[in-house]
Amino acid sequence: MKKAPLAEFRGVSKGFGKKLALDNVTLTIGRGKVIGLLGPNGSGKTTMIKLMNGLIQPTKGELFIDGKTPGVYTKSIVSYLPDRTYFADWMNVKDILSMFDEFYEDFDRSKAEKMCAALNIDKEDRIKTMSKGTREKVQLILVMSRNAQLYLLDEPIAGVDPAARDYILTTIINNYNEEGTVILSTHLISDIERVLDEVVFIKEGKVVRHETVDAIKEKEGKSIDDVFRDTFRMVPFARGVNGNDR
Ligand SMILES: Nc1ncnc2c1ncn2[C@@H]1O[C@H](COP(=O)(O)OP(=O)(O)OP(=O)(O)O)[C@@H](O)[C@H]1O
Repeated sequence: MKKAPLAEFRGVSKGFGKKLALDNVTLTIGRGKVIGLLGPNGSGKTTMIKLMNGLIQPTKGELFIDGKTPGVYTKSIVSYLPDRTYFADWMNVKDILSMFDEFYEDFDRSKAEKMCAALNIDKEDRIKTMSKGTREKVQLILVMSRNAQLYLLDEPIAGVDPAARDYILTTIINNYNEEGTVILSTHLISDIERVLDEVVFIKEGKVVRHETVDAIKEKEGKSIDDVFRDTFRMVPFARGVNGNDR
Protein backbone atom coordinates (compact mmCIF):
# COMPACT_ATOMS: atom_id res chain seq x y z
CA MET A 1 0.00 0.00 0.00
CA LYS A 2 1.24 3.46 -0.85
CA LYS A 3 2.28 5.42 2.22
CA ALA A 4 0.67 8.77 2.96
CA PRO A 5 2.98 11.79 2.62
CA LEU A 6 4.97 12.33 5.79
CA ALA A 7 3.44 15.78 6.26
CA GLU A 8 0.71 17.53 4.37
CA PHE A 9 -0.70 21.03 4.82
CA ARG A 10 -3.99 21.66 3.05
CA GLY A 11 -4.95 25.33 3.00
CA VAL A 12 -3.66 25.84 6.53
CA SER A 13 -3.96 29.25 8.19
CA LYS A 14 -3.03 30.12 11.74
CA GLY A 15 -4.01 33.36 13.41
CA PHE A 16 -2.96 34.74 16.77
CA GLY A 17 -5.59 37.34 17.56
CA LYS A 18 -5.50 39.77 14.66
CA LYS A 19 -2.12 38.51 13.42
CA LEU A 20 -2.20 35.96 10.59
CA ALA A 21 1.02 33.98 11.18
CA LEU A 22 0.30 31.43 8.41
CA ASP A 23 -1.83 32.22 5.40
CA ASN A 24 -3.40 29.40 3.40
CA VAL A 25 -0.37 27.10 3.25
CA THR A 26 -0.56 24.03 1.04
CA LEU A 27 2.56 21.90 1.15
CA THR A 28 3.54 18.25 0.91
CA ILE A 29 6.64 16.92 2.65
CA GLY A 30 8.09 13.63 1.46
CA ARG A 31 10.18 10.95 3.19
CA GLY A 32 13.93 10.53 3.41
CA LYS A 33 14.86 14.19 2.93
CA VAL A 34 16.63 17.03 4.68
CA ILE A 35 14.55 20.16 4.18
CA GLY A 36 15.45 23.74 5.06
CA LEU A 37 12.55 25.89 6.24
CA LEU A 38 13.85 29.33 5.44
CA GLY A 39 12.37 32.78 5.88
CA PRO A 40 12.98 36.12 7.58
CA ASN A 41 12.11 36.84 11.23
CA GLY A 42 8.42 36.51 11.93
CA SER A 43 7.63 34.79 8.62
CA GLY A 44 5.94 31.78 10.27
CA LYS A 45 8.64 29.08 10.55
CA THR A 46 8.14 28.32 14.24
CA THR A 47 4.38 28.38 13.74
CA MET A 48 4.66 25.71 11.01
CA ILE A 49 6.90 23.57 13.19
CA LYS A 50 4.59 23.86 16.21
CA LEU A 51 1.60 22.90 14.05
CA MET A 52 3.38 19.78 12.79
CA ASN A 53 4.24 18.87 16.35
CA GLY A 54 0.64 19.29 17.50
CA LEU A 55 1.50 22.05 19.97
CA ILE A 56 -0.95 24.43 18.30
CA GLN A 57 -3.91 23.85 15.98
CA PRO A 58 -4.74 25.45 12.63
CA THR A 59 -7.35 28.20 12.57
CA LYS A 60 -8.35 27.03 9.09
CA GLY A 61 -7.47 24.12 6.82
CA GLU A 62 -6.17 20.64 7.55
CA LEU A 63 -2.82 19.19 8.48
CA PHE A 64 -1.77 15.53 8.41
CA ILE A 65 1.36 13.81 9.66
CA ASP A 66 1.76 10.33 8.19
CA GLY A 67 -1.90 10.60 7.18
CA LYS A 68 -3.12 11.43 10.72
CA THR A 69 -4.21 14.59 12.48
CA PRO A 70 -1.50 15.61 14.98
CA GLY A 71 -2.10 13.82 18.30
CA VAL A 72 -0.79 10.96 20.40
CA TYR A 73 0.27 8.79 17.43
CA THR A 74 2.00 11.57 15.50
CA LYS A 75 3.91 12.69 18.62
CA SER A 76 5.36 9.17 18.80
CA ILE A 77 6.91 9.54 15.34
CA VAL A 78 7.95 13.20 15.55
CA SER A 79 11.11 14.30 17.32
CA TYR A 80 11.01 18.00 18.08
CA LEU A 81 13.77 20.44 18.96
CA PRO A 82 12.19 23.64 20.27
CA ASP A 83 13.83 27.01 19.75
CA ARG A 84 14.65 27.22 23.47
CA THR A 85 15.92 24.77 26.06
CA TYR A 86 13.46 23.34 28.51
CA PHE A 87 15.44 21.18 30.95
CA ALA A 88 15.39 21.85 34.67
CA ASP A 89 18.57 23.52 35.91
CA TRP A 90 19.38 20.89 38.51
CA MET A 91 19.51 18.01 36.01
CA ASN A 92 22.77 16.56 34.77
CA VAL A 93 23.28 14.90 31.39
CA LYS A 94 22.84 11.44 32.90
CA ASP A 95 19.45 12.40 34.40
CA ILE A 96 18.29 13.75 31.05
CA LEU A 97 19.40 10.62 29.19
CA SER A 98 17.43 8.51 31.67
CA MET A 99 14.40 10.75 31.26
CA PHE A 100 14.44 10.34 27.47
CA ASP A 101 15.04 6.61 27.83
CA GLU A 102 11.95 6.30 29.99
CA PHE A 103 9.82 8.61 27.93
CA TYR A 104 10.52 7.53 24.35
CA GLU A 105 10.44 3.95 23.17
CA ASP A 106 12.48 4.86 20.11
CA PHE A 107 15.32 6.50 22.07
CA ASP A 108 18.77 5.04 21.36
CA ARG A 109 20.73 5.75 24.53
CA SER A 110 24.02 4.36 23.33
CA LYS A 111 23.91 6.60 20.25
CA ALA A 112 23.30 9.62 22.50
CA GLU A 113 26.18 8.63 24.78
CA LYS A 114 28.55 8.29 21.82
CA MET A 115 27.61 11.73 20.51
CA CYS A 116 28.09 13.26 23.98
CA ALA A 117 31.57 11.73 24.14
CA ALA A 118 32.46 13.00 20.66
CA LEU A 119 31.46 16.53 21.66
CA ASN A 120 33.30 16.31 25.01
CA ILE A 121 30.14 16.57 27.04
CA ASP A 122 30.59 15.07 30.50
CA LYS A 123 27.57 13.09 31.69
CA GLU A 124 27.97 14.49 35.19
CA ASP A 125 27.68 18.10 33.95
CA ARG A 126 24.64 19.99 35.15
CA ILE A 127 22.45 22.10 32.90
CA LYS A 128 22.93 24.99 35.33
CA THR A 129 26.67 25.20 34.78
CA MET A 130 26.68 24.60 31.00
CA SER A 131 27.21 27.29 28.40
CA LYS A 132 24.22 28.06 26.17
CA GLY A 133 25.88 26.35 23.20
CA THR A 134 26.58 23.17 25.19
CA ARG A 135 22.97 23.07 26.38
CA GLU A 136 21.86 23.31 22.76
CA LYS A 137 24.20 20.50 21.76
CA VAL A 138 22.80 18.24 24.49
CA GLN A 139 19.27 18.95 23.38
CA LEU A 140 20.06 18.28 19.74
CA ILE A 141 21.83 15.01 20.61
CA LEU A 142 18.73 13.83 22.47
CA VAL A 143 16.37 14.76 19.67
CA MET A 144 18.53 13.11 16.99
CA SER A 145 18.96 9.94 19.07
CA ARG A 146 15.32 9.05 18.69
CA ASN A 147 14.43 6.71 15.86
CA ALA A 148 11.70 9.03 14.64
CA GLN A 149 10.16 9.53 11.21
CA LEU A 150 10.01 13.30 11.28
CA TYR A 151 12.61 15.48 12.99
CA LEU A 152 11.56 19.08 13.48
CA LEU A 153 14.53 21.22 14.39
CA ASP A 154 13.80 24.86 15.15
CA GLU A 155 17.08 26.82 14.87
CA PRO A 156 19.30 23.84 15.77
CA ILE A 157 22.72 25.47 15.40
CA ALA A 158 22.18 29.14 16.21
CA GLY A 159 24.12 29.11 19.49
CA VAL A 160 26.75 26.57 18.53
CA ASP A 161 30.30 27.50 17.44
CA PRO A 162 31.22 26.91 13.77
CA ALA A 163 33.49 23.92 14.45
CA ALA A 164 30.76 22.10 16.35
CA ARG A 165 28.19 23.10 13.71
CA ASP A 166 29.95 20.93 11.17
CA TYR A 167 29.99 17.95 13.51
CA ILE A 168 26.35 18.48 14.37
CA LEU A 169 25.24 18.77 10.76
CA THR A 170 27.15 15.66 9.79
CA THR A 171 25.57 13.94 12.78
CA ILE A 172 22.14 15.05 11.65
CA ILE A 173 22.50 13.67 8.15
CA ASN A 174 24.23 10.46 9.17
CA ASN A 175 22.07 9.54 12.09
CA TYR A 176 18.46 9.65 11.18
CA ASN A 177 16.75 6.67 9.66
CA GLU A 178 16.63 6.56 5.87
CA GLU A 179 12.87 6.82 5.61
CA GLY A 180 12.85 9.75 7.99
CA THR A 181 12.81 13.43 7.11
CA VAL A 182 14.55 16.30 8.86
CA ILE A 183 13.01 19.76 8.65
CA LEU A 184 15.22 22.47 10.02
CA SER A 185 14.61 26.17 10.30
CA THR A 186 17.58 28.48 10.39
CA HIS A 187 19.00 31.80 9.32
CA LEU A 188 22.48 30.28 8.90
CA ILE A 189 21.86 29.15 5.35
CA SER A 190 25.43 29.05 4.09
CA ASP A 191 26.34 26.77 7.01
CA ILE A 192 23.64 24.24 6.26
CA GLU A 193 23.02 24.31 2.55
CA ARG A 194 25.43 21.45 1.82
CA VAL A 195 23.17 19.06 3.73
CA LEU A 196 19.85 20.17 2.24
CA ASP A 197 17.86 18.22 -0.35
CA GLU A 198 14.98 20.71 -0.56
CA VAL A 199 14.12 24.20 0.59
CA VAL A 200 10.85 25.80 1.58
CA PHE A 201 10.89 29.61 1.48
CA ILE A 202 8.31 31.29 3.64
CA LYS A 203 7.40 34.94 3.49
CA GLU A 204 4.76 36.70 5.59
CA GLY A 205 3.04 33.42 6.37
CA LYS A 206 2.97 32.16 2.78
CA VAL A 207 5.07 29.44 1.19
CA VAL A 208 6.60 31.21 -1.80
CA ARG A 209 8.88 28.43 -2.99
CA HIS A 210 9.33 24.69 -2.46
CA GLU A 211 11.95 23.10 -4.66
CA THR A 212 14.90 20.75 -4.62
CA VAL A 213 18.28 22.35 -4.07
CA ASP A 214 19.56 20.74 -7.28
CA ALA A 215 16.75 22.30 -9.35
CA ILE A 216 17.38 25.75 -7.87
CA LYS A 217 21.12 25.54 -8.46
CA GLU A 218 20.64 24.33 -12.00
CA LYS A 219 18.14 27.08 -12.81
CA GLU A 220 19.82 29.97 -11.06
CA GLY A 221 23.47 28.92 -10.85
CA LYS A 222 23.71 30.43 -7.36
CA SER A 223 24.01 29.22 -3.80
CA ILE A 224 20.82 28.89 -1.76
CA ASP A 225 22.19 31.64 0.49
CA ASP A 226 22.36 34.02 -2.49
CA VAL A 227 18.92 32.99 -3.76
CA PHE A 228 17.54 33.61 -0.26
CA ARG A 229 19.15 37.06 -0.08
CA ASP A 230 17.74 37.96 -3.50
CA THR A 231 14.26 36.74 -2.57
CA PHE A 232 14.09 38.52 0.76
CA ARG A 233 16.24 41.58 0.10
CA MET A 234 15.19 44.66 2.04
CA VAL A 235 15.79 48.20 0.86
CA PRO A 236 18.01 49.95 3.40
CA PHE A 237 16.89 53.30 4.71
CA ALA A 238 19.34 55.99 3.71
CA ARG A 239 19.09 59.62 4.71
CA GLY A 240 18.58 61.92 1.78
CA VAL A 241 18.08 59.17 -0.78
CA ASN A 242 15.15 60.06 -3.05
CA GLY A 243 14.67 63.11 -0.86
CA ASN A 244 12.60 61.02 1.53
CA ASP A 245 13.58 62.83 4.66
CA ARG A 246 13.31 66.36 3.38
N1 LIG B 1 1.66 33.13 20.53
C1 LIG B 1 1.64 34.16 19.67
N2 LIG B 1 0.84 35.23 19.89
C2 LIG B 1 0.82 36.26 19.01
N3 LIG B 1 1.54 36.32 17.88
C3 LIG B 1 2.34 35.29 17.61
C4 LIG B 1 2.45 34.16 18.49
N4 LIG B 1 3.32 33.28 17.95
C5 LIG B 1 3.76 33.84 16.79
N5 LIG B 1 3.17 35.05 16.60
C6 LIG B 1 3.39 35.94 15.45
O1 LIG B 1 3.26 35.18 14.27
C7 LIG B 1 4.24 35.56 13.31
C8 LIG B 1 5.08 34.35 12.92
O2 LIG B 1 5.88 33.98 14.04
P1 LIG B 1 6.89 32.77 14.01
O3 LIG B 1 7.45 32.63 15.40
O4 LIG B 1 6.25 31.59 13.41
O5 LIG B 1 8.01 33.31 13.02
P2 LIG B 1 9.47 32.75 12.67
O6 LIG B 1 9.55 32.71 11.18
O7 LIG B 1 9.74 31.50 13.41
O8 LIG B 1 10.39 33.93 13.20
P3 LIG B 1 11.92 33.94 13.76
O9 LIG B 1 12.82 33.68 12.61
O10 LIG B 1 12.06 35.35 14.26
O11 LIG B 1 12.02 32.92 14.86
C9 LIG B 1 5.04 36.69 13.96
O12 LIG B 1 4.50 37.92 13.52
C10 LIG B 1 4.80 36.51 15.44
O13 LIG B 1 4.87 37.73 16.11
